[in-house]
Amino acid sequence: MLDLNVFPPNFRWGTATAAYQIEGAAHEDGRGISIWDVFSYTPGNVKKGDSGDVACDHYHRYAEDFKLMKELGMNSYRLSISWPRILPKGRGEINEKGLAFYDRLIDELLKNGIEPYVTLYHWDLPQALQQLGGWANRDTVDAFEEYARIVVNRLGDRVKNWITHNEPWCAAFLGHGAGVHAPGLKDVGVSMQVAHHLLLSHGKAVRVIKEHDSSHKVGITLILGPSHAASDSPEDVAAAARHDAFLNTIYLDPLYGKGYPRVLFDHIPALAPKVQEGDLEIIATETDFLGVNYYQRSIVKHSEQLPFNFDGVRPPGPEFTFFDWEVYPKGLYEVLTRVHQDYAPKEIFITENGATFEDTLTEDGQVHDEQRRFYIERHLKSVQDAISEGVPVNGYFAWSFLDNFEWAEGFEKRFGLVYVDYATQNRHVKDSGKWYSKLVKEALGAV
Ligand SMILES: OC[C@H]1NNC[C@@H](O)[C@@H]1O
Repeated sequence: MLDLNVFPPNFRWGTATAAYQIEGAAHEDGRGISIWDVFSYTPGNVKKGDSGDVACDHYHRYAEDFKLMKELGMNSYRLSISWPRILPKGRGEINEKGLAFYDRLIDELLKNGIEPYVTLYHWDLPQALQQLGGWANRDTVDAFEEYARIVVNRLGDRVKNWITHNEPWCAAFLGHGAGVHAPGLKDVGVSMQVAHHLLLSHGKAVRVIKEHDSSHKVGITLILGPSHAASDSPEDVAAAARHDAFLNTIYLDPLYGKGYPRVLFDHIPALAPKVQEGDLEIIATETDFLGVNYYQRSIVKHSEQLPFNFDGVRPPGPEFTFFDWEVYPKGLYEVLTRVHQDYAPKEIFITENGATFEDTLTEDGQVHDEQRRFYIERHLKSVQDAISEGVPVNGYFAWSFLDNFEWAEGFEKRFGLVYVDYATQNRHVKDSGKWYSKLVKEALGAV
């Protein structure tokens, strides 16, 4: 199935995580409160009332985690910085203990020969900024720029690869339109303005990073997926085009200098974001790579449902993950070839790809997760096929290194290559992790 010779010799093989999902120590060493702490503490928002208070206790266990990561042979690791650890109030007073933690974390990674890819924002906005309107308030763009400058100035001598935002679609729509993520708002118009402010803050952060050191690589991570029409009827085809704009091109187009997609905002003109003079130029500031997170495709039909007049149709499967997401590896190939053709990023990294299945820890500490292994193998084959056609994919970060806090699903949904027994915090490498380790070592010529 896989031909590792197709992957470039300097290909980055790793895993990805995010601060709120693994660190724990939510009230330690001066960390401020984030919108996800508030959202998790609000009854009904997160399954079983779970929160990131302890999570994988990575804040205290990072050295053992990175030792394991090294043993598994990975050469890269994508992590995120907790903004409220650095600036407990979002702006102003800096928490030195927060910066010192990330000093230790990065130093430990480098000691293990693992290249850090750092995400500046993975959804954990300081609550103090939310109280001033959060991402719906354009001032938060400036706050993010200040935060980015502090982090890059402190870690920029050791971190050379930066991701400004993780999945702005989730932060904007799930958090402000659907209300199922923090801060739990349900206003589509606000979610569109939030999307704009997230993109604007991305552009500002790119410039901060490049001013610090123009040799650093910077990009943004988007969650992307094909929008397939449920039928070839003009109504369904038009609905799928609007959905593609809603999920994909609302971000891709402005990032690559094309402005916002009219196919969407001609349909919902009243919900279009307020854009100031110069904003689109800042958003389109040149980047070095695009981070692609891929999980599934969408099948879309016309609907009377406002404001978008589209609705999802259950995909045919036949395979579905524990999240009830269809297993559709071809969709990653479709995304990669489309992005390459329509936007031509200099480089692409798969910054997340993975699946949940109902993992069981055996008496002897094993997790036989063949479904996850097979999922990853087929998606890597899609990456291989895209590379064979000239798409410049230079890295794959499996989601995730560890089982972790899966947002509104809490700890029930496990994505890790490594199983976390939360009662003991013991780590157990799953069969998928052992397979991935062997593959990575072979790819890197380490076997
Ligand atoms: O749902 C799985 C992952 N998707 N992308 C963002 C991550 O934070 C999620 O855990």
